[in-house]
Amino acid sequence: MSTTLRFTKGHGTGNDFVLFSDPDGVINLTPDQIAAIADRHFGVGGDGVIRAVRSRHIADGAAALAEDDSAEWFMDYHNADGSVAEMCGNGIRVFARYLFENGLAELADGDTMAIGTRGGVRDLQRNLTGFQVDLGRWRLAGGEPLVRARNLKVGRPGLGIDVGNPHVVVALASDEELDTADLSYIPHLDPEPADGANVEFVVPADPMVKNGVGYIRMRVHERGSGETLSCGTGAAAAALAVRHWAGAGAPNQWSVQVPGGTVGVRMFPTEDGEHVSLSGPAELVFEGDLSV
Ligand SMILES: N[C@@H](CCC[C@H](N)C(=O)O)C(=O)O
Repeated sequence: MSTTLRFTKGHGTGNDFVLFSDPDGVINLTPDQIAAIADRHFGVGGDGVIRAVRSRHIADGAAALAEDDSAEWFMDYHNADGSVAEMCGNGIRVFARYLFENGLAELADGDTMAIGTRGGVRDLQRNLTGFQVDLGRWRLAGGEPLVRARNLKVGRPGLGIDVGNPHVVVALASDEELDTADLSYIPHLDPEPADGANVEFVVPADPMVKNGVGYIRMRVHERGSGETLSCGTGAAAAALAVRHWAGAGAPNQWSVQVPGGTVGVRMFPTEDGEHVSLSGPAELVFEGDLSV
């Protein structure tokens, strides 16, 4: 028997999502159903599908509530192929706007909202461009795999970075190389990380640093979704990698230009080590009903 699902389509710099709410955790879609919703020809279409569920009604929410008992809502994130992901930096801003616009949560200017994810609890605030999310403590992880994309003539060394989900960042030599890279195939990583990775290709602007802010361009091939117009956690990983390569004196504030727009990344010290935050727009574009 099919049921009707009310959904909202949203995006953050063109990274687009199908969102629906299931406060009591009673709608358990299969990976095939999620992939069908995300299908751009036969479904609504999106880079990911996001279920808004109360943390106390989803198994993974227990860890979120143990970390922060104010994390009432959990972002149950799935990639377009139906696979589960730990975190989504653009998705969580759109998720916050969705909760807010639908009266499911309140967020006054200056307030912080805690949201549960499989990558840990994330704190969000509203700002002038949309929302800012503290992605938490980042770490180098996954080593330096050799990355081969379809039309790059030689493999390039990547840098593994974990910001709640796994990334490998690769520097390309020029804007032309970035613009012409064929990301329609999954980049080959050697060694291949056990859980796969999102792969970011970056080029610094010339000059890279202006008025204490670093500027880079990025394209991404997302695990489970293919090439997307933006990836928030990927932008954070890309800025962290470029700062790492640039060495001492590199800025802690970055502007990352992606095919779908621009997001901001900031690194800042906290009591439990350095955190990285992401800011950018979060738009809701239409609603509809679909049968699942
Ligand atoms: N687009 C997201 C990341 C979504 C999850 C990713 N594909 C993964 O599998 O880790 C973002 O904005 O961060």
